[in-house]
Amino acid sequence: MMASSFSRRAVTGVVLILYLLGTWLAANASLSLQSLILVAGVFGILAISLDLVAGMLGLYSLGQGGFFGIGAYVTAIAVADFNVSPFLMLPLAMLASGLCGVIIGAMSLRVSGLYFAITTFIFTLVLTVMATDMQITGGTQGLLGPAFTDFPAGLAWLGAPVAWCILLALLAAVALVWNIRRSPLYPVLLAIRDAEPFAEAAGVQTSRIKIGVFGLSAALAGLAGWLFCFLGVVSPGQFDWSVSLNVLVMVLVGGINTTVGPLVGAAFVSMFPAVVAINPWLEEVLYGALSIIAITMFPAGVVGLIRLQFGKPATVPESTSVPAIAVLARDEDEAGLENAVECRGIDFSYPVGPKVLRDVSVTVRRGHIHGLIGPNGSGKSTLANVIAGRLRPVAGTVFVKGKPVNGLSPSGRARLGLRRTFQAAQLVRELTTSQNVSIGLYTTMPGIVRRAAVWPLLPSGRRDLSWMNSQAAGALHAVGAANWTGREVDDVPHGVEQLTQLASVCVAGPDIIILDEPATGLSSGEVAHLATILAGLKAKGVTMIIIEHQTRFLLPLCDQVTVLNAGEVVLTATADEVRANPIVRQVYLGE
Ligand SMILES: Nc1ncnc2c1ncn2[C@@H]1O[C@H](COP(=O)(O)OP(=O)(O)OP(=O)(O)O)[C@@H](O)[C@H]1O
Repeated sequence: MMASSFSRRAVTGVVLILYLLGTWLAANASLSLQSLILVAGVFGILAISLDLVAGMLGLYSLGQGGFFGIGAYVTAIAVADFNVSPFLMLPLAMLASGLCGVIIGAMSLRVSGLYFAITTFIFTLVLTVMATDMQITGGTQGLLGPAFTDFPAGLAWLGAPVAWCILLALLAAVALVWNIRRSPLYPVLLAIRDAEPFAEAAGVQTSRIKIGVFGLSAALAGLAGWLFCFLGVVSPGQFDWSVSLNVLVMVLVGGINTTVGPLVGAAFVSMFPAVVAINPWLEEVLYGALSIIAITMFPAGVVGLIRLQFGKPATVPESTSVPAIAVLARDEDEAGLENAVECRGIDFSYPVGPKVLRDVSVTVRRGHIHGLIGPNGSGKSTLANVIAGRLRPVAGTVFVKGKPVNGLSPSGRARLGLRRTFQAAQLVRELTTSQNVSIGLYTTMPGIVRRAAVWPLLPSGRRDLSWMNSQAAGALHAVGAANWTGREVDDVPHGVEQLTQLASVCVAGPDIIILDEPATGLSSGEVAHLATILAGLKAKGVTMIIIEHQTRFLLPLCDQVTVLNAGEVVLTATADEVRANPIVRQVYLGE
């Protein structure tokens, strides 16, 4: 372990030395070669800024050209018209772009996919029109960017200072995303991208994180703009919508959601015309054809292709110690609390269709296992979603631990100690089972977002990550999925997905768990093991609401059972009373 960490540090050291040597060579290269490298470096930062949101959050922003332009114009105008120091403009340019990112993000993140792309595209379009028409921006002619300060005479051997500035900024941007990828925030971001309900149910405030990361991405684009203005003229054509599209091509060609991919893509796109050096029309055709071939034939990009050749990426190191699953200590003022969850007079209907829940009242006693059964379509999952906060009732109130929670989001309810699993497992398929389970620890680990940018550099970060890995391994062990700890979810059977969901819930030590059809896809042996796990959780005082069609598995576990039919409560009683009830036998058991 120590040897491997030493060799990792040695490799990082060698790479850093080679990078600095490369920077020195670039800073002393001929002007034409240097400008080629520096433009590629600036676009590398821009591509990284896009990959941060597109790769990790699935938000395909076409606003990067606009944020890039804001960084460049703000700097060029402040230096030329107001005589501000260009270096003071570095944080200001990043702040200006970042703030615009936060505003655009807060406005447009309500929509996703195509609508998000179009909104950010329009933002870039409007900025380009403004830059073209306004006097202060120099119209179509643009503005001459400021000159970069020279090194003192004694340091002249270092070469062009602007080259050092751009290439060190690129290194910092790479380090930022590298660190984020090695922090516990990374699985959380992928969960927001691929399984948002899962992330919310783990207590993640997904909208805030999306807006924050989008703001960071915009600030990075602003940094690229600040650097770009030292390379010559700042004019509207350099920041228009085609720039945003080209940056997307860079990310896709190089490899989306990879650290090095955006750099490879940026080098390819920005150096292509100079390297090919043919008639411009042919060059455009060739560039377009190559890009289309690369994106369609190798959707994972150049880096993805290399990974395929040389094996899968490294998975999270497994822990050798297997701790028991923690259960949250109960608050003293909860000691007298009788009911864990209470639904009073809940009505619910989806935007289209009739009422799905009608005047549903259910009380779940603290420490009980409460079964929820009923025929298909009777409203069980809908009720689970209402309790967990994914759906808002049109009438009635939900209480969790005695508190009315109608206004509380799923993540807010998770923070109250209410966790849940989903009927169709919500997991990040490209991550390992243990990485998925560690997402469940989000609320128990302080500062995941704040520390992410420097996580691997912090001794506390390394310690916390190893603790999280060992907790995740322990939870997988406890649910009987220890053999699948390091496997990607894509490679595990459906039953193990169910167990992974359960582990991600248990790992947080919840007070209340809602399980939506947890036995689906499990073998009979696994179902028996599941019953033991649930009985064990109950013995620790955890309250559970279990939706399940396999009554032979469910009823022996339950203290109380509620039977739903066509959105109405038929009966709430003990398992024996439910079994004996003639109406239940008729509506549910079909007798
Ligand atoms: N997103 C939706 N939009 C519109 N109607 C929906 C939606 N989800 C569920 N329904 C409808 O609401 C009703 C209750 O569905 P729900 O999934 O809650 O039932 P269920 O008891 O959990 O069923 P099952 O046991 O099959 O999972 C059904 O008629 C279903 O078609």
